[in-house]
Amino acid sequence: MSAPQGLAFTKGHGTENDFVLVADPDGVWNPTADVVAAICDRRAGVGGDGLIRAVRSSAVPDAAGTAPGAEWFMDYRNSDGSLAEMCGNGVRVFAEFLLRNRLLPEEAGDGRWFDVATRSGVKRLRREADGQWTADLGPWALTGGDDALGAGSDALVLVPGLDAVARPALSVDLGNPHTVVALPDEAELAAADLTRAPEVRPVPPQGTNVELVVPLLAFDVTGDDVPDIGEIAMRVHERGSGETRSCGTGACAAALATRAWAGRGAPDVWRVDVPGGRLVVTVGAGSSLAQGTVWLSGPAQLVATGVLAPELLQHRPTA
Ligand SMILES: N[C@H](CCC[C@H](N)C(=O)O)C(=O)O
Repeated sequence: MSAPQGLAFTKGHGTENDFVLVADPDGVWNPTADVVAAICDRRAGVGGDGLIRAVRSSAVPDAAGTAPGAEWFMDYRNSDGSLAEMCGNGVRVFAEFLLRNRLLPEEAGDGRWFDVATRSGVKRLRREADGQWTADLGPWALTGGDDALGAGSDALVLVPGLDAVARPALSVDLGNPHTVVALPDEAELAAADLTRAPEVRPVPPQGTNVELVVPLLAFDVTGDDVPDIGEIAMRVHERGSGETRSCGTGACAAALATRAWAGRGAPDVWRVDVPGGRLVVTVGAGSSLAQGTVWLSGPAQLVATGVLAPELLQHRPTA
């Protein structure tokens, strides 16, 4: 009797937000939340902040129609097995995975834009000359709109490990939900205890990714006395994964909230320092302080390949 087959995987990361990637072109493998959590377990499994399944859009009912130009669909799952609409670091690693496995036309790696489908719609990607990727993450908005912009916040957050004072926060929609809290300095940023989830009020119905941000610097590079590049430091407690070393959509949310708080004349380019490295957020032309489009640039590295054992693929939670 032949041993049950394992499943080939690749391990990759973008600024140390790490993922287990599996090619499933015909969409025949639909792992349960328990199996995803077992694969992402850092002791009993491969380990990862999430699992990414590459499925041809034609094999994904609700993607085929909405993403005619996108050959591949990114199925993203958090490490607890929950689904998420979007993953900004993950979509860059997904693109690198497709390219390196020759699942994209050769020219996809030469700086031209190409589309991928996600639960948050079609996203465009471009591989830069230095090997980093730029993802056009498309539309964003302050969830509370102009009212939240005017008030400067639409939520309150209790950050574990800091004083027991609820802090004002801005909710930002990147296709997935984010709640951004500004802290006064990097000492407070380091003191936050993100082994526990920050408490958010009102409670977001779909949960939320919480970003703690410290505005650092603003640079005028054109000599017109108007800042062109902003720099912030960030930590994140991700919905469905806990604290991670980086969050791509979270970096966008943190930059967009800081830009909203800075007001008119704020930079449109933001360097975001996360524990796992640096990302660059570029706010799209025509964006207001409350909504618009956004690009995210950063590295995407593939670090290992292997085979997921059948025992892992058939994992059932112990009673
Ligand atoms: N935890 C997120 C999904 C992954 C986001 C993050 N890893 C990124 O790079 O954007 C959520 O449930 O919305």
